[in-house]
Amino acid sequence: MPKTVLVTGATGQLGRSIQSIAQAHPELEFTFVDRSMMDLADPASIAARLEMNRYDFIVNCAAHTAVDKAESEPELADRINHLAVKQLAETAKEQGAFLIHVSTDYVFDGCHYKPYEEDHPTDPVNRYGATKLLGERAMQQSGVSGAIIRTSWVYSEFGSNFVKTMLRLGAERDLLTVISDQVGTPTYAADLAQAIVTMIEQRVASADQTGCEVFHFSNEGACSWYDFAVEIFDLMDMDCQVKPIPATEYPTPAKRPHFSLLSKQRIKAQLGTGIPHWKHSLKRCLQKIKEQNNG
Ligand SMILES: NC(=O)C1=CN([C@@H]2O[C@H](COP(=O)(O)OP(=O)(O)OC[C@H]3O[C@@H](n4cnc5c(N)ncnc54)[C@H](OP(=O)(O)O)[C@@H]3O)[C@@H](O)[C@H]2O)C=CC1
Ligand SMILES: Cc1cn([C@H]2C[C@H](O)[C@@H](COP(=O)(O)OP(=O)(O)O[C@H]3O[C@@H](C)C(=O)[C@@H](O)[C@H]3O)O2)c(=O)[nH]c1=O
Repeated sequence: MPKTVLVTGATGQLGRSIQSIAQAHPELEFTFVDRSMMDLADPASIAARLEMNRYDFIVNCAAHTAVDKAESEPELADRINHLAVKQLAETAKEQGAFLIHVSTDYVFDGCHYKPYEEDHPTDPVNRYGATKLLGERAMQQSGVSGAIIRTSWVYSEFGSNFVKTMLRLGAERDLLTVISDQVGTPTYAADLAQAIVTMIEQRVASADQTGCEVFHFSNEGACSWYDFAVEIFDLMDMDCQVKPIPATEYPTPAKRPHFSLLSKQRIKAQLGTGIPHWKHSLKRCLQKIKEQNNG
């Protein structure tokens, strides 16, 4: 019997990246749900979906990810990023499902100077990060078996993200100003999707682990948003100029951490694999975007 896997956030970057590799895993029976099938802002909708079917695994890729908007709609962000995770975790615990929940580097304040370990104290600087942290805590308190995977700066050929924004703006303008004093690591959603599916397969092979462990996953390496933009234009042979600026010159409703490198030792040991460097994965993603544009 194949193991059943419910994936939320079917229309998002990570949900779509998992869908892209799902057919290569016939031993897993995936169900992808979008907002119309399970609205995380509505407890009745979550309950109805989980009563209809029971799953061996739930992968929660859905979230309120609009970082600036979360400042002006904190209640909605809380419902989706916190209360829905609590409900998913409590129901998964009752039903014996293993819950993989995706969280963010924005749970940290960004005042550290070396890659954040999983147990480093959290202290979010914006509402999005605060609601995501509450979601993590609710999951840990529920007693569900599962994993929280914190990631950072996710991009892909799907949906909207920094890479696509740069490509759009770079085609329209000769000069862009991009923040150079926020440092982190981009994450290609396809690489994270693969890590999640590998984690599920490992769990299918050996269901020993109980409790809820936190992992960090991003690509390897480090850069600022400015470095990221420069690399995008280099790889795409675009001659848009990029000027580095401090965050103080790019005011936004939400503050962002200045430093959010994540230590990935734990997940690499767990998966038994390496992780590609961000520049390598960026090249793969840009190739996909070019193919989409030509097709
Ligand atoms: N994007 C990033 O840079 C980062 C993301 N993360 C985390 O990774 C995970 C995946 O992110 P990513 O794929 O990039 O996010 P996206 O913004 O691409 O997708 C978010 C998904 O959540 C869905 N969603 C939003 N509100 C609801 C709701 N009320 N009910 C049901 N679904 C809803 C969206 O649906 P719809 O299309 O209908 O809006 C969409 O499918 C999230 O947990 C996020 O917090 C962590 C670090 C960085
Ligand atoms: C468009 C643009 C952005 N920026 C800056 C603003 C910001 O600090 C940074 C990235 O902008 P974005 O709005 O794409 O990024 P942001 O929404 O902050 O991205 C975050 O999303 C959430 C969901 C996460 O969990 C984080 O890991 C992170 O990926 O680049 C510029 O400096 N110049 C520009 O022209």
